[in-house]
Amino acid sequence: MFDLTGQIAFVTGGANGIGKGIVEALSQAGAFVIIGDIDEENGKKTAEKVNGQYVYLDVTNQALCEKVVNQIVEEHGKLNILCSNTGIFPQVMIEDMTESDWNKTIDINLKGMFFVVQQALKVMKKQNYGRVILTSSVTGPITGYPGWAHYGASKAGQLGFMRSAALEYAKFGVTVNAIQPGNILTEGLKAQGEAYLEGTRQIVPTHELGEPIDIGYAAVFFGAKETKYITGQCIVVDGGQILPEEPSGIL
Ligand SMILES: NC(=O)c1ccc[n+]([C@@H]2O[C@H](COP(=O)([O-])OP(=O)(O)OC[C@H]3O[C@@H](n4cnc5c(N)ncnc54)[C@H](O)[C@@H]3O)[C@@H](O)[C@H]2O)c1
Ligand SMILES: CC(=O)[C@H](C)O
Repeated sequence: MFDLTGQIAFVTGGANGIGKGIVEALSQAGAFVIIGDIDEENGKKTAEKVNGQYVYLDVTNQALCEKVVNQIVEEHGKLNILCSNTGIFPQVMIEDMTESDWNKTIDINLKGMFFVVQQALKVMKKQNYGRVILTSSVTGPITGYPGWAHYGASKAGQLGFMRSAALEYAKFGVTVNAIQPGNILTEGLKAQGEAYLEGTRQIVPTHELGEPIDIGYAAVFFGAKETKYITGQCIVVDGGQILPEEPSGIL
């Protein structure tokens, strides 16, 4: 049903992890996918795998975000789908958190998202068509976790941005939505350590961590032309992690 043939999609942080899952799902659905990432080696590998394209992008560099989005439009004539997915989630407790810890997470996750999305929205407004999809999280908007105060703030901030953006661009045929992943097995998640991963398997009702492609399929849904009447909304993709009212609810 959701055929993205002929669509040009740009995925930030698409070299690895969830971004790679999004790239693969969009490509399976027929889109031509461009990956923007600081990881050149894996960015090129992922692009090759899907017959897509890699471009160097550091989302904290505003001028580069503008240049890259404009280059995509010059080369491909349009930009239909933007998946703003780049993010980091280092853990540091509030008492130990430095200004530099705070700034780094906010700069990549929130300001970097703004830099890329702003450029894409300008293009999509002119086209009178576009799909913007943010990778937020359950952490921040719904749940919390010790060490992720700055991260949770960045992910909740993305949703605040999304709701105003959805309103500003609704009359131009542009939707702005977000995916809220739970625990998805990526290099970033593995870096939290085996105890975290095992503890999480126990509290997720499916008793499995998610796969990057699980997030990719949600991106295909929001990226499709058929979902034009959904904007400013979120989909939680977490294997039911946030559902139980108390531990005995996990069977
Ligand atoms: N893995 C999870 O369980 C989980 C859960 C909820 C939300 N998320 C969100 O999903 C997104 C991806 O997470 P992941 O687990 O795949 O992480 P990951 O670390 O596996 O991959 C992140 C990607 O972003 C790239 N990147 C980092 N800094 C960049 C920058 N400044 N500019 C451009 N690219 C940059 C990295 O090179 C990498 O390819 C993040 O926004 C994260 O917050 C992840
Ligand atoms: C990294 C993150 O967002 C958690 C797993 O929800």
